[in-house]
Amino acid sequence: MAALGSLQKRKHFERQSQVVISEPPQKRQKSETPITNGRSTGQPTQSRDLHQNGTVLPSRASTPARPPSTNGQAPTEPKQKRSPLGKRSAYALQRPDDREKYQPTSDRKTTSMKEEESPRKPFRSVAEKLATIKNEAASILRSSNNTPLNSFRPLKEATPLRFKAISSSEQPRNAAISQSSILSVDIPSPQKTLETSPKVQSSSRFLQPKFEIIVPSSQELLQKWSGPVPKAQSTLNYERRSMLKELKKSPNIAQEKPEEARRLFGVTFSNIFAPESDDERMVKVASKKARKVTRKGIQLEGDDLAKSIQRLDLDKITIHPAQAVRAVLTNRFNEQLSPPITFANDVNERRLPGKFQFVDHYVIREGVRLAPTSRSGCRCEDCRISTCTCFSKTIGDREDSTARIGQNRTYTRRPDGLVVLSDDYIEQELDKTADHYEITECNEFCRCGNDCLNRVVGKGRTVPLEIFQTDKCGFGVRSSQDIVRGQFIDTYLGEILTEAELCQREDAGEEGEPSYIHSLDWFDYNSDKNYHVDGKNFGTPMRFVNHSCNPNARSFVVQMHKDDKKVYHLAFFAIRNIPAGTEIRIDYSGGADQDEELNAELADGFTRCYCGEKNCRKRLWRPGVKTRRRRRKAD
Ligand SMILES: C[S@@+](CC[C@H](N)C(=O)[O-])C[C@H]1O[C@@H](n2cnc3c(N)ncnc32)[C@H](O)[C@@H]1O
Repeated sequence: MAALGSLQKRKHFERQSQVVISEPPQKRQKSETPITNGRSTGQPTQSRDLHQNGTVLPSRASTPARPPSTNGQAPTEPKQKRSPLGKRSAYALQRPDDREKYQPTSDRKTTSMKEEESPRKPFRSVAEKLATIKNEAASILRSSNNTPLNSFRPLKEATPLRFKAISSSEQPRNAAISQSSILSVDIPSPQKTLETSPKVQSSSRFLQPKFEIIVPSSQELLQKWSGPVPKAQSTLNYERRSMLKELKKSPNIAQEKPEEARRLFGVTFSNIFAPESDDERMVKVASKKARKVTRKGIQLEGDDLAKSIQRLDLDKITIHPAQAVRAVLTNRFNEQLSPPITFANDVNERRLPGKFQFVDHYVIREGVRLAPTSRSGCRCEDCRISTCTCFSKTIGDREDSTARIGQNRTYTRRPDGLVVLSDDYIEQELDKTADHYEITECNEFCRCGNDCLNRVVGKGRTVPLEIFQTDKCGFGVRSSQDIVRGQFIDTYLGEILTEAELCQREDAGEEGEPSYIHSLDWFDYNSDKNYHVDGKNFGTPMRFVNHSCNPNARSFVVQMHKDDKKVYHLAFFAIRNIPAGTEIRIDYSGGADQDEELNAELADGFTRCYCGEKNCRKRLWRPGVKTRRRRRKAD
């Protein structure tokens, strides 16, 4: 049985040792030297001398490489003497001992040098070209005698050849390659493979790698394939998942493998992340000198990227997970530094919640539908309240719009050039008995320019903000600059949720825990189809704004387009001058129930207010009510 086994094995090796040269069909028709089964009928070739591991088996003694035919005819190959060993000889000659015997190193060098020195003449036929290619291949393989399989490199550009070690189990990769002339050399000996290629050794002992010498049909093809072989989508997905797993263990991977990250996710995380680890940053932030740090230096409490990714709840996100991860990574360290956001805690060791991400846009959650944006805008060169259609939209759908047009001016330009909310507009909005109006700003389809008076929120935040630890109310927000009455501070952003999702989250949350919900109920206060903004995990510095019964800021409803009555901006403006360093606070009730139960006894379940103002109502909201609702008109 053992003998039979070895015989079968040998036969198998003999079959494998055949040299296969294939060409595209059209080329083959033209070829004057059809090549079959590794044996050219009229063309001298050394291809049969190629060994799978990069060695060239010498034609008996040191036969020099035959120069290519110059007369356009394939020269006739002198009839080879059949080896006395028959078929077995092919295998026998491939044993290392034989190889050494038949091809001393010095011989190989000589042959190689001779080939290099011989001038190349233009090819006259495909056959001649193939012959030259094969000679070159033989030469290269010979010079790479001891090179492991997986260390072959593409030839220089001038040589229209490329070597690639592939597994014989690989399928032809694509049509482009199959149209090229391919010279394949099967590897007969798994043993040899194991010796020369650790990679192959580790994968499978039945793997039978072979060489393909690819003769590209054009330079373009050569260029296309000079890079790494494109990977299948499934492979990419697998690699992406692996990298995400690695990221879960350590976000530092993102910096350590920037190229890998770019290849898999299209982004180099090292551009986004500070190169130091969270731990290193924590040490820096903890040092006294670094008490006040820029956003880059803010240590995110306890959390790491892994948890951020887990929190993504990938099933519920409608975009591709890779995109979602990318968005989180980008937004987590979003450079909202201009004007800067800083963090300070001189009270205790509390740090920003690690789950929180700064964003500059709403995060739309499942079930939320955005109205399509119309492409309409005003036609003014210089927007004026009496003529601009955007301005008039602010009040245009009200019955008494004409009467109010004068007093309902929203923005005004101060002598110093700063555009602020007009006193009239602020007073009107603070008046509980008056009608309240949203602001409609000019948008990207308006003809007016960036200097337009009616563009404030659309231009973004202009004041620096600092998140800091208050004495009694957790973190709060302040600015290092004076803020004047009517000045825009920032918007409130976060995840937009449906009512159902909000209920789920509130049920899952614990009674008494901080609330970060802002309802978008401006246009229909009583509807149960309104959306809500949850700023808990995603948001702006306004997420940290505390309540005061005597507020110095307030949120106003701002739209850039009139189309969406369910999703709009919640923009915070100063309603009083706020000196630098003073905490910015709003009234969570929107002023609707300011007079209710003033100084009332703190009932069970009421969330206690610690604003410390003289007129403090002693409570933030009723039991079970966590949502800050902003009524259009006081009921
Ligand atoms: C939108 S958050 C404000 C940021 C919060 N201080 C923090 O550290 O994340 C709202 C929560 O802050 C707290 N808070 C805000 N204003 C308060 C006040 N005047 N008195 C007591 N707690 C207040 C309450 O826990 C409330 O649920």
